[in-house]
Amino acid sequence: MQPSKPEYYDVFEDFHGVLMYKPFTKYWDEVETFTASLDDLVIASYPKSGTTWASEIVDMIYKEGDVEKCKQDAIYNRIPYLECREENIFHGVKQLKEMKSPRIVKTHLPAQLLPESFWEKNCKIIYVCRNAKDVAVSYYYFFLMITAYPHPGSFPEFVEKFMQGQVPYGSWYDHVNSYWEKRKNSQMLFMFYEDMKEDIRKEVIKVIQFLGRKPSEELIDKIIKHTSFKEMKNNPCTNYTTVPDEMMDQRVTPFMRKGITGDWKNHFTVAMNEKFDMHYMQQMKTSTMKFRTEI
Ligand SMILES: Nc1ncnc2c1ncn2[C@@H]1O[C@H](COP(=O)(O)O)[C@@H](OP(=O)(O)O)[C@H]1O
Ligand SMILES: C[C@]12CC[C@@H]3c4ccc(OS(=O)(=O)O)cc4CC[C@H]3[C@@H]1CCC2=O
Repeated sequence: MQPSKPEYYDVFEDFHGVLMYKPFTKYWDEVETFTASLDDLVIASYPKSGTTWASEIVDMIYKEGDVEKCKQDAIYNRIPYLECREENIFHGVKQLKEMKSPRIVKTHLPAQLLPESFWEKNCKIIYVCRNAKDVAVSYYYFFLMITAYPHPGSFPEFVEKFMQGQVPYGSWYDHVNSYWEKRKNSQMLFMFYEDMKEDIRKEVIKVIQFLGRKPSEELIDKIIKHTSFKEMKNNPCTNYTTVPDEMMDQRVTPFMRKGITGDWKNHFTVAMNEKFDMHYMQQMKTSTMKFRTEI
């Protein structure tokens, strides 16, 4: 039998203007005072933007294309999720403190909530982003699967919440812009999911160069093969099947769901799309960030 879902605002709270999952803010001082190392690499994103894909690419680069090394542990142990805290499986801060340098840090925190130390030390940051419509679709299915998350309602109801920033990590619009505004005075690489779908070779080369390494053909080929959607979907170290069903119920929907651009067209009605576009224009009117909703 499926465990019952909690009420929405029993598990989420407004935290400095950003909706957050309550257990993640309970020991906030540990996150806020986290000490970064000069060689930490941060992979930041709004949830469901292609974080896991980009993370596996980066880990392959760090491990010089050694697939076996990447298959030694689940992605959430190789690349700890900074603010995540639940049971004994996830404790991002503890995992990172126990880890040898150079560390790769995953976070979904918006720029203003990222621990100050990462900015002070001018750590390299890869920000992964994806168009808002596909993120909303992917996030809806994710909600259904995370047992501790409340039921998101119907898809149109969820999209309303998404537009109002009433989902964990708050407004997508604010999130993407929070990092975009920092791009000139920090070491940042922006990766767009749509670009990765369109030309993964080009994007992998960009990441290798950003990390100050040499892009050999052999390394690039290995990365592309190992991080294809099919490979990652079948790999227990990337597909989250090692997380118990009691936390992430992949019988409801798999973590590696479709892996495409444009699935929003199968979910948005014409009326929803028009409303979303109007709201989008309003929210992004001062931003120079441009997203593609199809490729
Ligand atoms: N190798 C890959 N290629 C393409 N998409 C991938 C991928 N690995 C993960 N994804 C997709 O990225 C989304 C999850 O993002 P995140 O890692 O940030 O949670 C999911 O999107 P869908 O739900 O649209 O399929 C997932 O299927
Ligand atoms: C801790 C948690 C299980 C893990 C959930 C989680 C996993 C991966 C994430 O990254 S991404 O959005 O897919 O890129 C984000 C999350 C956030 C929620 C986490 C769950 C809360 C309750 C639970 O058991």
